[in-house]
Amino acid sequence: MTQHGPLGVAVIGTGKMGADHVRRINEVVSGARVTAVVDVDAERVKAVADGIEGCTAYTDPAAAMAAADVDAVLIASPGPAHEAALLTAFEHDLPVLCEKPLTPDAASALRVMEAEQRLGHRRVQVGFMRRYDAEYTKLKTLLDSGELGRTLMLHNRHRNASIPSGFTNANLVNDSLVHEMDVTRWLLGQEITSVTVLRPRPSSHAPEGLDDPQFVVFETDGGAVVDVEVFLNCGFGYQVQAEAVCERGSARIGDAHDLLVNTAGRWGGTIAQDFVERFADAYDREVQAWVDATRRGEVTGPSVWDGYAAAAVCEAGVRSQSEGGRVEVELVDRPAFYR
Ligand SMILES: NC(=O)c1ccc[n+]([C@@H]2O[C@H](COP(=O)([O-])OP(=O)(O)OC[C@H]3O[C@@H](n4cnc5c(N)ncnc54)[C@H](O)[C@@H]3O)[C@@H](O)[C@H]2O)c1
Ligand SMILES: O[C@H]1[C@H](O)[C@@H](O)[C@H](O)[C@@H](O)[C@H]1O
Repeated sequence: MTQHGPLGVAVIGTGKMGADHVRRINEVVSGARVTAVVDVDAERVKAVADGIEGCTAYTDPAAAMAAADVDAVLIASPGPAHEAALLTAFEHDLPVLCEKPLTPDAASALRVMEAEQRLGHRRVQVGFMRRYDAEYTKLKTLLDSGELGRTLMLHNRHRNASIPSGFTNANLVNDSLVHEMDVTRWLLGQEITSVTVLRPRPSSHAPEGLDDPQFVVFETDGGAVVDVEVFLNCGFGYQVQAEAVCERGSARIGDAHDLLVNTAGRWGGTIAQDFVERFADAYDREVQAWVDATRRGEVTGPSVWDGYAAAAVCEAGVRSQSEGGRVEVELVDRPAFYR
């Protein structure tokens, strides 16, 4: 059904990402406004709501989703809280933009997929925002055109200047590497069939409990080999790069040297410091696309199947970290509902 007035959105989780999405919905995106914010941290959520006219603060996601002025939900709580929020949204048949990861393990992702199928229609867009990034979309268009022939390999680098304390090896897979899992599946149109995680001797800046960096290899059902360097405390900036090596050429994104300066015997540019800066445009386009589709009564973008497929690859990645070696991905057949 088409929505005529602005979409009333409940934002669940008002930490770094949720607060940025609240700003985005109210100040950047058209056709929506934040009518509810939810956080288990009562002080934080009140502070966010206080700045917004007509916005109510909640500490219970279910209470917010039952409110009459809530038409749609943006989930930006930590991954382990996503399943419960998604299932509650389904009870109210609300459209959802769910931040990645859909859920942190394949079994819970499968439960969400089954619940959405029981609803009988798609309700969820998963927040794999790189699909909305201008550089990634150009690379996808080029690869799809066939100009360079078949893609043989994909080399990726995923570097964060630093990450919050408490980040574990499993977080590296579920929260960071999950982006390359989605990008690989999306760019190549292939499923990932195995994961191998290798760990060099850690950087002396690696925090307790995290082997940093890690080097990961994916194999796909189309015969491609994909490598990913994940380095979460590289110190110098936020860098996401991808190079596709194809039969008739290669194509690379993420150098971000749109401004090169020559001065005092040196040349160079600047490096973004975090994802909010590097992917600002991608988040804006992602949320606008979600609002537009929702107002048209449609669901577009990465689906629960994409979220589940990535979760299954994550599970193999976490097993490779703990058991060592190459681990095969176990994936259920793709339901016709998601074709
Ligand atoms: N797409 C991206 O590039 C990107 C970037 C960062 C984070 N994320 C994702 O966004 C989500 C949030 O990440 P973040 O960095 O903002 O985390 P954060 O820790 O900064 O914020 C999470 C917030 O959720 C609240 N919270 C915890 N449990 C909750 C619950 N059950 N219900 C409601 N609120 C709850 C916390 O109190 C906190 O305020 C995660 O899924 C993360 O993977 C995506
Ligand atoms: O949750 C964040 C986010 O998804 C970023 O895009 C990624 O670069 C970080 O490594 C991860 O911790």
